[in-house]
Amino acid sequence: MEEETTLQQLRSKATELLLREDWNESIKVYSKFISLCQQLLSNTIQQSDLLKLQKSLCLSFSNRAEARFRLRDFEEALKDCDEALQIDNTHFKTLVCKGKILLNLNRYSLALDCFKGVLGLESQQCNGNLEMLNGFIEKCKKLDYLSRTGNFDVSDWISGGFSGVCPELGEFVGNVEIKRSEISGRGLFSTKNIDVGSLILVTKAVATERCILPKCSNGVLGENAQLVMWKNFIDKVNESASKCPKIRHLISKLSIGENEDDLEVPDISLFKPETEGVNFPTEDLDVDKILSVLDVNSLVEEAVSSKVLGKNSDYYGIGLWLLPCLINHSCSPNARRLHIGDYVVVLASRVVKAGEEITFAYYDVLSPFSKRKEMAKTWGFQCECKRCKYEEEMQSKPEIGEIEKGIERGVDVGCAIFRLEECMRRWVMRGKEKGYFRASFWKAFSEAYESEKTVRRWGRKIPALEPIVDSLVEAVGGDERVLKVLVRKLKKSGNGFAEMERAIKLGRGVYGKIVKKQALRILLELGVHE
Ligand SMILES: C[S@@+](CC[C@H](N)C(=O)[O-])C[C@H]1O[C@@H](n2cnc3c(N)ncnc32)[C@H](O)[C@@H]1O
Repeated sequence: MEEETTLQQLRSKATELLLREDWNESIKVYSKFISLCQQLLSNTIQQSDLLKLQKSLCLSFSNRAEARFRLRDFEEALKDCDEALQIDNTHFKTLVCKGKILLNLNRYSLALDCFKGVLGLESQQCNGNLEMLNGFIEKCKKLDYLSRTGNFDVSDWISGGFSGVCPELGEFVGNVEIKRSEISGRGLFSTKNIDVGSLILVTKAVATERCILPKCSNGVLGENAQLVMWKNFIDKVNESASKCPKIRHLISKLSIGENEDDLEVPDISLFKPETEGVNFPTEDLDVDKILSVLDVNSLVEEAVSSKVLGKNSDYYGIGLWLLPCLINHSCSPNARRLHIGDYVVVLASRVVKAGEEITFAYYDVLSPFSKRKEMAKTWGFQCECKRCKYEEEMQSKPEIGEIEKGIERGVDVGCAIFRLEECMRRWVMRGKEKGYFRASFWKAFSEAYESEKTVRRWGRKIPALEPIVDSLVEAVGGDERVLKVLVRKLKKSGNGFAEMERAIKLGRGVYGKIVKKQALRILLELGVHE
């Protein structure tokens, strides 16, 4: 029969393309094969032919699923798996492929059911692949546990000097909700008390783009390289959005930096992995909208965590992580982010009370008000956080401007600190407010504590490092630069138990709850030698 010959040819061609890993072409040929096969099926009466055609159809859906999976078109790949499983719900290859897709969509418990189902088949194929199947089952169990509890530990990776691939993380959304924010538009709020170093959320990027940027002679990072990187990044986001209705829907909910108070408040459940199966409306998302969203919401992989977590210092990465897009900036943040592989981890950098808004820093908060104002401008907003409001009011005091100018001119930093502390005493400032100003003038504090000459010269006329560290943590949470100065001092003076405890506590607010003390020590050491 002519059709049978065509069918035969299409199948051989598709298999050949699949083996050559030409995924796009193999999908095209399998699609032709599938539609011809379906046509023939509707006209076939003989039972033996029917079974043969169904078997071929099942295999081609399965192979097309594999090709789509390789192209990360998970939604369509999943549909193909379900078509194949409707014909044969014990089809080994399809079940394994479906498990892998679900794992990539962070639907760990469903993936686990899938792999367990395969093991239950007790077929020959299954027995020959026991190791692979058990590996997947272990991985699903681990990630499912992580996504339910947020308990993960990167100690071994750190202790091993960041060698090998970075640890696998599971998506996790802690006790948070999305509400209207006093800062701007919507924000993320805690629903329970969160202690220092605890995870708030872990989420995988929609897309990331990374490169090592060449430095030009004037020290500016290569402009061309940045443009290429930005273009690639936009293409990747576009591709992810075109393949996944959930991503498209969530991107459409993000701010473009205008009229934020009119934006709808989405339910937090939309951002959780288990909503993957929900039918999201298919909205139009034009490139202009994507560009505006990326402008406001993409994050640079924080230089410090990229560096500390085993990457090159000239390395530059940009990405879009959906739920963190609902987190506002504050110059007095209570959270910080770490980047591990394609995941962003948001952790509490100080104690967060139930009902408090979760905020992290978009730019350096250990800088004076005037500089922060400039940085907010480049982000396209005027910062509405409590610290900025307070410091704005205090700008009327001429002493503040004088101290700032003095530090810029290079006056003795001990003198600047002495003056600042004296002013704050005179103005009867409260604890947190003092912390705000100490954070603004951190440059002077760090220089003073790092210089034995300054410390000797000013002695008790300037505060000791430890109460300043506590005051800074209260105002801006854990910060690796503060930790570095503290650990250096500890090294010089020999480790007192109380001081070490202070450093470990601060370390938790910077790197999270690194369970093994040895790993935390390695991180502390890394900071010192930088
Ligand atoms: C990533 S979004 C944060 C979530 C946003 N509020 C929303 O409703 O989608 C960034 C935008 O939020 C606003 N924003 C964030 N932090 C702010 C702050 N401290 N002060 C004023 N606006 C802020 C700015 O419009 C900024 O462009």
